[in-house]
Amino acid sequence: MEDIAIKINHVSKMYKLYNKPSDRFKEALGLSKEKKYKEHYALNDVSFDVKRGETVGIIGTNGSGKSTILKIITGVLNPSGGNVEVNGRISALLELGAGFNNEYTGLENVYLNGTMIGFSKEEIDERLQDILDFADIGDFINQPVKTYSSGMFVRLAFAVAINIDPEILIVDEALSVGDVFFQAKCYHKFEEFKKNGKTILFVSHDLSSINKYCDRVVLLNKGDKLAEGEPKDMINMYKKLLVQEHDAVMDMAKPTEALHITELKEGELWQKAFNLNPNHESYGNGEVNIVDFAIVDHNGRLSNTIEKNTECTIKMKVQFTQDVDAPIFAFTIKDLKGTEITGTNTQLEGIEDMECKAGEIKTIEFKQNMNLQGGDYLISFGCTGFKMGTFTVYHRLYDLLNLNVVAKKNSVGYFDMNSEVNIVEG
Ligand SMILES: Nc1ncnc2c1ncn2[C@@H]1O[C@H](COP(=O)(O)OP(=O)(O)OP(=O)(O)O)[C@@H](O)[C@H]1O
Repeated sequence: MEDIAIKINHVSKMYKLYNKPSDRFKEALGLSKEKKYKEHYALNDVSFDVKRGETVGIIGTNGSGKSTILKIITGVLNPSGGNVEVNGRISALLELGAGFNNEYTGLENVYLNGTMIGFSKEEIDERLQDILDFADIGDFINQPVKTYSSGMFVRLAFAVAINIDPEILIVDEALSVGDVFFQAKCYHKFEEFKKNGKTILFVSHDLSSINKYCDRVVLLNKGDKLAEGEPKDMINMYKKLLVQEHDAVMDMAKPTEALHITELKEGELWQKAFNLNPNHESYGNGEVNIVDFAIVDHNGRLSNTIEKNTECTIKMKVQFTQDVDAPIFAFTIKDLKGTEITGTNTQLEGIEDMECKAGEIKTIEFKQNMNLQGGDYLISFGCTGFKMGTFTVYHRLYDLLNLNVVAKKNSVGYFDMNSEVNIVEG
């Protein structure tokens, strides 16, 4: 247990759902013999460990049990079955304002919160300036928190949570309420925490942050732990869940099948010129198939090597097996860690209301200047749309092609703005 900060052992949480409030009442008074409720499992036999110094993310669709597990870990809720062992001082940011008294001023709440966690007044005094600096809400600190905007609330709550020097920080979505600069400041603090070997457990719908900060991710679905593993893999599974391809998610453990290719006409497919990622993901409902794809350099050659600052075309060929209204064609470029760097789709580019008939074949070309820094990237292709109002994935090929950008000069970060530098005297 020494290297484990949180151990979740077969935890279940069952809620009794009554048809009518009076049924609950009758049962409480022992007036009814038969069972008047349905059992609803918010969590169903969930187990996982969080090691000391790890940053672990929890993702899952709405209602999958993410908040419930955090509340059980922090002791806000009791599990119906199983148990949780925690090794270290926890600081948690759960629902907005949990642990705050609305009538008290911000400052009074700082002391109230600090005392609840077990600090003396002197210990809070020592940390007060850091808390105030981090929250940066000015004179509002002397106003009752009921006058705060949700952004101010989260600033103060986060400032308290991180400045009381916890060993384990638990954050539930709270950050999404703050403005981008405050979020950046919080993420910076996350990194500092990680460097100092602290443990972080956080729930977020922001998949880029999950990918960037987590060492490991737990994927929940309808109260079950579906999987845990590398952020990139869990995010891919989660994206499939979002399009309700539950069976496809369950199939993911199986090795990837070779891409199904329809030969269109005589002659070679473009893709023959490329090395394909054997671990790419392919899924969709089959109404459209991406049957070929390529990167074309500024000389018109098929090549995965593109010189920085030259024009290149990313293209895909699709075949419709059904009539499809308003399909959206897309490509995305990720770095090798799985962070989405850029990409676009036909809808964002203003091409809408295409009507495509079964049997038709179309080629979609995205032509652009290559402004990415030199290095290796992965290209994904997709064809999606809204079928009778429901978001539908017709075909996605994720992380399929390797794009190698060759640069004589690289600037900082992912993208080159091609600065023109002038130095003038005086
Ligand atoms: N007090 C309660 N009584 C009955 N059911 C509840 C109660 N609290 C939560 N639930 C149910 O438990 C399930 C899990 O809820 P939870 O809030 O943990 O999900 P979540 O993954 O955090 O969702 P979201 O992403 O929407 O915040 C849901 O089906 C929810 O309706």
